Amino acid sequence: MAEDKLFEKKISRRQMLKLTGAGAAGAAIGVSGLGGLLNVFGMTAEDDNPESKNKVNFYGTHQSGIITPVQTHIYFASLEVLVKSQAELKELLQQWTPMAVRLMNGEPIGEVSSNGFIPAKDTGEAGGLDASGLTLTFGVGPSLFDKNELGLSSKRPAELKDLPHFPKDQLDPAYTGGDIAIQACAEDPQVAFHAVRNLIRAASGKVRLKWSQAGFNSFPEKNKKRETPRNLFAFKDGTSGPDAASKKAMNDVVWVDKGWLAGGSYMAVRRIQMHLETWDRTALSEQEATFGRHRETGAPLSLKNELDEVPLDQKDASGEPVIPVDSHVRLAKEAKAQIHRRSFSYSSGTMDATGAYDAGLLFISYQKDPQQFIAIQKSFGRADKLNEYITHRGSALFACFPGVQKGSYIGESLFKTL
Ligand SMILES: C=CC1=C(C)c2cc3[nH]c(cc4nc(cc5[nH]c(cc1n2)c(C)c5CCC(=O)O)C(CCC(=O)O)=C4C)c(C)c3C=C
Ligand SMILES: [Fe+2]
Repeated sequence: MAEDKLFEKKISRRQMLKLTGAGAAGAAIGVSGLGGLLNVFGMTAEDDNPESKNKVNFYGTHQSGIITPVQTHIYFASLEVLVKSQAELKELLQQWTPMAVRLMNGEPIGEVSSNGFIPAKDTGEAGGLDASGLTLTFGVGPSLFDKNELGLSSKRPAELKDLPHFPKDQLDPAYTGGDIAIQACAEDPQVAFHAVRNLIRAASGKVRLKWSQAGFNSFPEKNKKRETPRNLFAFKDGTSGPDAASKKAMNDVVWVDKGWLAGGSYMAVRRIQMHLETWDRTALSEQEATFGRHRETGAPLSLKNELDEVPLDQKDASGEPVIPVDSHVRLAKEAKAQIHRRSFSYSSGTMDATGAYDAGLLFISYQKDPQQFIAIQKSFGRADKLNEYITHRGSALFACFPGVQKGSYIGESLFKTL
C-alpha cells in the first residue's frame, strides 16, 4: 500500500499493531504508546461514528458540552495531575483523545477480549447502552500552570486565576480547585460515570481524582418539547441567557478569541448547597420575591409568561419596584454581564455537622472571560436575598480547550505554541 494512501486511511488498533510489527508484543506498547505512534504518523486513531445512536460529535471547532443543549446527567471530575514532565502531560492528552472519541460513539474504550487471565480494557458498565448524548469537555485549572516541572507558566492566560473570595463564601477545599477538569454529561447517569471512570483508570499513576460531583436535570415535556428544568427550590432555572444557537451571541459571550485558548472557553464551577429545610418553611410570596419570578410559570413577578421581559422599572401601587431590589434576577441583570449557564442539581446525602441535606446546585457557566461570572457574583454580593437560602461550598475555574480536529489531540494548541 502506497504510503500516502495509508496515511489517509483510518486504521484499527489491530491493523496498527501489525503494521508496526509489534504483533503480540503490542500489548506492551499500551494505548499510550500507540497514541504516540499514531501522532507521529499524523493519523487519526478514531473517527466519529455516524451510525452511533444518540451521538454528539467529538470533533469540531469547539469542544462538546459547552453549547450542547444541557443533558439530564453530569459526572463532573476535578483531577490532580501527577505526571512530572510536559511530555508526559501531552502524552496523557494524546492517550485520552481516541478514548474520548470512542466513548462519545458509545463504544468501549478498547477491544473486548476473551482472555480470561487479564482484566478487561473497558470496565463494561456502559455495555448495551448507546452513546446517550455523551459529551466530554476537558479543561485545565490555574494550578496546572504553577507546577514548575511542567514548564507551562509562560502559557498561563492572564485570565486564568483562582476565582476571588466572595462575601458569604464558605468553601471546602474538598470541593475546590483542580489541575484538570472532565465534564461528562449524558442522558444516562451510568454512561457519564463510565466515561470518567475509564479515562481516569487508563491514566492510572498520571492523574488522581481530587473531587467529583454527580448531578441531574429533569425536563417536563410539553408538546414533545423539553421545557426549562426546575431546581431543587422548584423554580424554573435556565430561562434567561444568550441564545446558544446564535453564532454571534456565542462569539460575544462564550468563545475566547485570542491565544492558544481561541475557540475554547472559561468554565466557572460552584458547588452551592441549597438549604432545603429553610426554604420549605418559607412562604411562597417570599420565595417568589427572592428570585423576582413566579414559581409556577417562571414568569417575572406581575407577568404571565416565562419568556416575558423582566420589568425592572415597573413600580407597584405603593411605589415599590415590582422586581425587588434584592431579588436574584434583578441583581444578575444589574451586573450588565452575560454568561452561558449549564447547571445541574445535586443530592449527596447529609452534612456531617448538621444533618441537613447536602443538596443544591452544581452551578456551571461558560464565558470568554471569567470577569463576566465575577461581575455577576459581585453584584449578588451580600445583597442577594437568595443568600439566606444558599451557601457556596466549592469553587473552581478551568480553561476549556478549543475543539479537536481529526488527526489532532485534546489541548494540542497549548503545546504547539510552546
Ligand atoms: C454568578 C452567577 C450565578 C450564580 C452563582 C447563580 C446561582 C443560583 N441561581 C439560582 C436560581 C436562579 N437563577 C436565575 C437566574 C439567573 N442566575 C444567574 C447567575 C447566577 N446564579 C443569571 C445570570 C440569571 C439570569 C438573570 C436574567 O438575565 O434574567 C433564576 C431565574 C430563571 C432563569 O433565568 O434561569 C433562578 C431560578 C440558584 C438556585 C442558585 C444557587 C444555588
Ligand atoms: Fe441564578
